[in-house]
Amino acid sequence: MKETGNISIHTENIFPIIKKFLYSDHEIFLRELVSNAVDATQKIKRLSSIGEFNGELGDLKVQVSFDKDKKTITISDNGIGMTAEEIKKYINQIAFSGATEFVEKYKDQGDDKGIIGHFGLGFYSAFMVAKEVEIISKSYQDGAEAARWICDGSTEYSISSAKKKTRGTDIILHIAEDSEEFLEEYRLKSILEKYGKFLPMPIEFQEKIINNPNPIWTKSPSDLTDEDYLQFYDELYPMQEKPLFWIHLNVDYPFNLTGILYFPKVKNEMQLQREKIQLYSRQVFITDEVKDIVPEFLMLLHGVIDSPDIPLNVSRSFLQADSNVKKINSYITKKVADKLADLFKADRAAFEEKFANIGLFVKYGMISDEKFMERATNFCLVQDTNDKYFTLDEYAEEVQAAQTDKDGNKVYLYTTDEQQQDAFIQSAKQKEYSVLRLDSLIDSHFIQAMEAKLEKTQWKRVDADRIDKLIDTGINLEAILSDTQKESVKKVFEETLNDKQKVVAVEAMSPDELPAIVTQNEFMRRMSEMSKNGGGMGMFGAMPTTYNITVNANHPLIGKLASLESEEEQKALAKQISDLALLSQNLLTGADLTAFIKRTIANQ
Ligand SMILES: Nc1ncnc2c1ncn2[C@@H]1O[C@H](COP(=O)(O)OP(=O)(O)OP(=O)(O)O)[C@@H](O)[C@H]1O
Repeated sequence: MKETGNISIHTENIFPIIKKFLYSDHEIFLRELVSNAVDATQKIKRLSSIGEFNGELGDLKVQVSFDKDKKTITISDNGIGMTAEEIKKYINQIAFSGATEFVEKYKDQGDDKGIIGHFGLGFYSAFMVAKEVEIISKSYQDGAEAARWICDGSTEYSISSAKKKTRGTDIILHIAEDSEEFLEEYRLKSILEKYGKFLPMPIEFQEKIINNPNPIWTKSPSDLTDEDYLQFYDELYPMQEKPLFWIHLNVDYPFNLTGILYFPKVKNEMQLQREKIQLYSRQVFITDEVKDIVPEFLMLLHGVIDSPDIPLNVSRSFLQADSNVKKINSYITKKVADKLADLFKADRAAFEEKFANIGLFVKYGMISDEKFMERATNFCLVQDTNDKYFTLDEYAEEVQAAQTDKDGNKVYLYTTDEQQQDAFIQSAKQKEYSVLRLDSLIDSHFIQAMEAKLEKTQWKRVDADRIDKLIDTGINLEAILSDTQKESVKKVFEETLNDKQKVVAVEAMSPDELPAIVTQNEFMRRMSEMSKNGGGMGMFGAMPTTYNITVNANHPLIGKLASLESEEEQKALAKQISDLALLSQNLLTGADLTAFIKRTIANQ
C-alpha cells in the first residue's frame, strides 16, 4: 500500500505562523509528543482493564532516544497504536485541524505577548523542530497492519504499510538544521525532567527511567505520612530547608484540582519566591508561572497544583476572567485559611512558634484578599516587646483600659526597631503601656489595612511623639515655666539648631522624661516609607524629612537654661541638650557628631 494525499485545511501555510508564535518555546514539542505517547499507553491499559483488549500488556512505557548522526529524535510507546485509517483520521484531521484552529484564532494578534506560552498544539508542534515527521504505528487490534506516515509540515503527506512487529507507535523526528541543539543528551534530559518528572507512565531515556509516575498528590492523604510529604518536597526542591507544614488539595467538584502546597520557612521577604509553585495538567508539567491561577499572596508558597480544568491555550486576560480560575482561586484561599485556623486551634503554642515564619503570608493575605482578611482576623497574631502573642481581639481587650485616649480611640503603640527606639519604649513602659513589635517590611502595609478595618483604633509608632501626646488622655501637666520663659527657651533652641527641618516646641512633660526628644510625625513618616517601598507617594519621598524637637518645660535642666543670664551659655546648654536628643535617635552624624565628641571631652 502506498498513498499520498492532501490534508484539507483552509490556511495554506500554517507552519511559519506557528513557528513564529512558539518561537521562545520550541522545547514543548517533546512535552506534547511524550504526553501523546503516555495517553496511548494509558488507553491500552484501560482497554485491558475493561476486557476490550486481551493480549499481553507488557511493560508499558515510553522511550525517548536520539541519533546524532541521522539527526533524529524518536518517541516510542507500546500503547494502543494506530491503523492507517486512524492515522488519517487522528493526525491528518484532528491534529492538523487543531493547529489550523489555533492559527485562525491568533494570527491577527501579531506579537501579542498575552498569549500564554503553553497550549496544547499537540502533534503538530513536532514541526517546530523537525523538517520531516514520520509515524510508524501498529494498532492493538487483531490482525492490524502496521502503517508508516510521513509529512514535511506542508499539507501533503504519504502513507504506506510498514514492517513494525510490535504494538505501539514510533514518532521519528528528522530534526531541522536550526533545531540541532535538541540533538544533545543533556538538553533532551533536562526537557524530559522539566515536563515529564511526574508523568503517569514510566519514561525511559538512555536506559534510565527519568520520572516518578506516582507522585503523592495523586494519592489519598490518609495513605500518606509526614515523611512522605517531606520526601516529596525534597524531590521538588532538593537541598532546601524543610517546610513548616503543608496542605493537600483535593477537589472534584465544580472543577478538578489536586495538589500540595507547602509553607516554606522564611524569615524575611528577600528569601521569598526562590522556589515556585508548579502547575500540572494530568501530571504533565505546564508552567511555574502561576500568576492569575493562584492568588498573588499564595504565590509565596511552594508545591504543585494539578488541574485539567485550567485553560492553557488562552490569553492572560481570558484567564483572569475565566470562572474556573476564579473558583480555583477562592478554593485555594479558603483551604489555606482553614488549615491555618486548624493549626491555631489544635496547638496554639506551636502556632505561635511558627508565626515568625507564617506571619508574612498571613499579613500579605489579609492586605490583599478581603475574604482571607475575614478569616484570618481570628488567627493573625501580634507580638509585644515582652514576647507575648495576642490575637487581634485579645490585644484590643488587653489595652482597652489603659490605652484609650480622650476621644475613645484605642491607641496601639508599636516599634519597628527596638534598639533604636528604646528610649521611647521605656517611656511607654513607665506608663505601663504595651508596645507591639512590628518590624518586618510588610508591617507598614499591614498597619494601614488594619486601621481601615478596626474601628476606633489607631496605630502609632512609639517614637512618633512624646508619650502623653501619643495617647492623649486629656490630662495636661502644668508647665513650671511661664509662657514668656517658654517662648524664650524655644527661641534659644531654634537659633541653636538653625535648621528649618527641625521644628521646636516647648511643652510640659514629666520631669522624669528627657530634657528634649526628637520625633517624626507618624503620617509623614508613613508616607515617605511607602514611597520608598514604591507606593506611588513620590511627592512625600522627595520632601526633606522633618523632625519635631520637643523641649521638656518641666525638666530641671530646661529650668536651669531658662534662668541663665548669658545668651552664650544658654545656647551652649541648648546645643548639648539637642545633640543628646539627636544622638539618642542616631541622628547626630558626621561633622556634628565629631564636634559633639570633641566638645564633651573638652568639658571633662
Ligand atoms: N503516540 C500515539 N499513539 C496513539 N495515538 C496517537 C499518538 N499520538 C497522537 N495520537 C492520536 O492523534 C490525535 C491527535 O493528537 P494531538 O496531540 O494533535 O491532539 P490531542 O492529543 O488530541 O490534544 P492536544 O492538542 O491536547 O495534544 C490524538 O488524539 C490521538 O488519537
